[in-house]
Amino acid sequence: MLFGVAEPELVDVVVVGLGVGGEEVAERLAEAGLNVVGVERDLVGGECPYWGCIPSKMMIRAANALAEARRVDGLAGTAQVEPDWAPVAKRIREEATDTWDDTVAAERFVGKGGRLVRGSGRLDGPRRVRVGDQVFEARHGVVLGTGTRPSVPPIDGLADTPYWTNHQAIEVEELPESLLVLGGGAIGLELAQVFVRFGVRVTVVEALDRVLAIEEPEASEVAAAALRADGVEIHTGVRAERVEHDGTRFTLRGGGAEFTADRLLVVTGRKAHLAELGLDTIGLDASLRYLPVDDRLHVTDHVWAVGDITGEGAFTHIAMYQAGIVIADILARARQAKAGADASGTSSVVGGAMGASSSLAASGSSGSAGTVPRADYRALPRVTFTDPEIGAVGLTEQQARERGINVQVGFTKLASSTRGWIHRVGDDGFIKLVADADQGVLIGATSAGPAGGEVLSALVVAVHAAVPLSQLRHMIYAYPTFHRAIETALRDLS
Ligand SMILES: Cc1cc2nc3c(=O)[nH]c(=O)nc-3n(C[C@H](O)[C@H](O)[C@H](O)COP(=O)(O)OP(=O)(O)OC[C@H]3O[C@@H](n4cnc5c(N)ncnc54)[C@H](O)[C@@H]3O)c2cc1C
Ligand SMILES: NC(=O)c1ccc[n+]([C@@H]2O[C@H](COP(=O)([O-])OP(=O)(O)OC[C@H]3O[C@@H](n4cnc5c(N)ncnc54)[C@H](O)[C@@H]3O)[C@@H](O)[C@H]2O)c1
Repeated sequence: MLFGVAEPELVDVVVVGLGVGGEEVAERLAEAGLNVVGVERDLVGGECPYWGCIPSKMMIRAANALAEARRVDGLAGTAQVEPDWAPVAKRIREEATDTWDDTVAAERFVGKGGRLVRGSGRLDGPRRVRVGDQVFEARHGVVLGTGTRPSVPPIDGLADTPYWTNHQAIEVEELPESLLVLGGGAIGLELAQVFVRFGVRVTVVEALDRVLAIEEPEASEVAAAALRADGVEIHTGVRAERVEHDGTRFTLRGGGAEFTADRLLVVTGRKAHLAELGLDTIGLDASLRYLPVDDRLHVTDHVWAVGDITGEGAFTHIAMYQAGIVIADILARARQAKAGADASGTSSVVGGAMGASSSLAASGSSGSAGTVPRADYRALPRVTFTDPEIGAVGLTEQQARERGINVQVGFTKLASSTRGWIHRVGDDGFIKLVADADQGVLIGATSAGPAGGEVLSALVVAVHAAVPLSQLRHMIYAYPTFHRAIETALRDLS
């Protein structure tokens, strides 16, 4: 300590935010022998395991089991279904989240050699991070993975009400009788369908003229029809103007209509909070919506970003994909630094990380900048886990046309395929293909259906590897699968 100012502690890497992306980077670099400080102010693991992907998919698994049981009638006899939320809440509490306790994840990181610092981290100049009174100087650099929080619209009255975000919806132990869902995107639709299948009266209010508006219009139609068939009321094109809570019930007004329910779930998108990261100390504009990164995830020379804050798609698989690139980049730099220090004979004075760097060099540790390609989002897959699932990859038809591409489109309904016909009840869905006619390859596709997310994998490979249409048309599709509909859609391309 010099005149009350903390001396920075020298480490190899500081990772701020241990969500999906940050945790992966921090764990793998620590495992490789680097001296890594991971800073987390809430739960190690972030949104996905505690309030996102995993518990929501447990809910969906349960809700789909109910829906399948209700389909027994007419197919296989009769079935009576008595929904009960208790086992779902118990599974989320005990299996998914350890009652929102991250001890296991924290110990795993520390067990791999990482150092966990609890608190809010912010940049304090190039390569420096401050957490309360502690300051760390990162020899190789800083990785930011601070994710997003719910974006709550400035609707008159809303802030004063006890509305839910995804956190309360995931933690719920007793279901309400009725639920208003503001926002008909991925979270809104997935949770609306879960709750309606457990007997909650659900109303979705969406500002745009269709739900799931970032996907193909046909996907919006299939998803809306499926939710309506389950009993969800959907109102599109409604801008919420005012929200009130009278101590018991919510009232939402907008577009000349009024909606009431016991609970209000606000799922109108997510927002990165860059202002709190000290970006000004490295000469960056903190008023940006997302952190701009290059294809190695560099924000500046010694600062990387991963996950939702990069604005490249708010998905766990994007955060993990980006983490792989950052890990390779940092390990390559660490090896270079080690080689430079060895050559100049200074390795003995570089500090505590040298032992680690030595083991890096000796083990030829996993990943190097030379072997991991740069980030490429052309074949970005996403799946909305409604029933039917809406899987999509690459560009939609409209996005492709807006880019001036010579577009061909192929479409087929699953119900008209052999497997769809066999499946009967619950066979809603389709395959839609978007091709670049000049290049003769697929550049986008949607696979909606009972296994839409799984069928998608073939289409992701086709887009990612730019497999020529002539090859896709002349390969063998197993009979009678859902994915065989891809062959039919290929024949429809025009
Ligand atoms: C309900 C729901 C369902 C979802 N379902 C899916 C799905 O099925 N599939 C899918 O791919 N994606 C899904 N997602 C999205 C997925 O959860 C996110 O894309 C993913 O969690 C992003 O990871 P991340 O590492 O960027 O950030 P996060 O997971 O948001 O983690 C960021 C971490 O940083 C910490 N932090 C923030 N600021 C600081 C600071 N200054 N100092 C220290 N720590 C800080 C936070 O506490 C948090 O732990 C879902 C999201 C939600 C909300
Ligand atoms: N299965 C998955 O992979 C999955 C599941 C859930 C969430 N996620 C990720 O989480 C992110 C956030 O999900 P989300 O559903 O909150 O966001 P979203 O952006 O997907 O949808 C938000 C919806 O709210 C609407 N909206 C915005 N303001 C409104 C207003 N004032 N009134 C009415 N409607 C309004 C938007 O038009 C949009 O349709 C998604 O982008 C997605 O990447 C992924």
